[in-house]
Formats: sequence, C-alpha cells, structure tokens
Amino acid sequence: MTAKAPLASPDRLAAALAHLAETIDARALDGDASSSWTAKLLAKGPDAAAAKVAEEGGELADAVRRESDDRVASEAADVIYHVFVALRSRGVALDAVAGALEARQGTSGIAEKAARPGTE
Ligand SMILES: N=c1c2ncn([C@@H]3O[C@H](COP(=O)(O)OP(=O)(O)OP(=O)(O)O)[C@@H](O)[C@H]3O)c2ncn1[C@@H]1O[C@H](COP(=O)(O)O)[C@@H](O)[C@H]1O
Repeated sequence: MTAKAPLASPDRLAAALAHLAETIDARALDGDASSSWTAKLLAKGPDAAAAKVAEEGGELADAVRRESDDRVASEAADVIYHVFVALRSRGVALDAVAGALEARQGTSGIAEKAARPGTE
C-alpha cells in the first residue's frame, strides 16, 4: 500500500459534493437537455445512467491500474458525478446514501462479512 497524503480538507470535498448534488437537483427540475448533459442523461432514464456508471467505473479502474494520479482523480470525479446522476434518476435520496454510510461507521468490513447469514 502506498503512503500518500490522507484527505487533507474534508470540508472542501463536502462542499464540492454538496454543490454538485444541488446542481444535479436543479437540472432535474428545470434543466434543458440541449444545453445540459445532466438533463440529457436524466431524460434517458435510469438504464442510461446505469450504463454511464458502469462505463465510468471501468475507466476509473483502468486509471487506478496504470494511469497518473491526475487521471485517477479525474476519473473518480466522473464516477462520483455519474453516481449522483444515477441516484437522481432513480429518485434515491442522497440522505439514504448518507444513512447507509453512517450505519457502517465503526464496523469492520471483515466483521460485517463474517456476520452475514450462511458465512462460516
Ligand atoms: N461533473 C460533471 C461531469 N463530469 C462528467 N461530465 C460529462 O459527462 C459526459 C460523459 O463523459 P465522458 O468522459 O464519458 O465523455 P464522452 O466519452 O465524450 O461521452 P460518451 O460519448 O462516451 O457518452 C461528458 O459530456 C462530460 O462533460 C459532467 N457533466 C457535468 N458535471 C457537473 O454538472 C454540472 C452541470 O452540468 P450540465 O448539466 O451539463 O449543465 C457541471 O457544471 C459540473 O459541475
């Protein structure tokens, strides 16, 4: 595992994510598909949003494997944007995602997996 800097400014990331979520919400309400990628994607529905999540996820994986740090950050931003659009297209509130993350806080992934029914 490489020893890179941890998240140095969580407030900056939180602010960027909140701004992105608000922009996507605004586009969902009155975006114009001829001038807004978000509105165009939302108009196509959840299947199109899902396809972009899968495509961008693959591009991020490729970047993690063999591209520069800048490319990894850029592809991660693409994934986050398209995940937000996909959630909006399904009408799944970001609060629900926050709740899922909060529920996992303090529980090791290894402990969670071991506690699943049928896991020995
Ligand atoms: N963060 C993003 C963002 N990330 C990626 N994209 C767009 O997502 C599209 C698909 O990205 P790709 O890299 O797959 O582009 P591509 O390979 O040419 O696309 P394909 O031909 O493969 O479909 C491109 O048009 C990108 O510009 C984004 N579009 C918008 N945002 C944010 O959403 C805001 C509102 O954007 P509009 O809705 O377009 O006004 C923007 O100000 C940004 O903050």
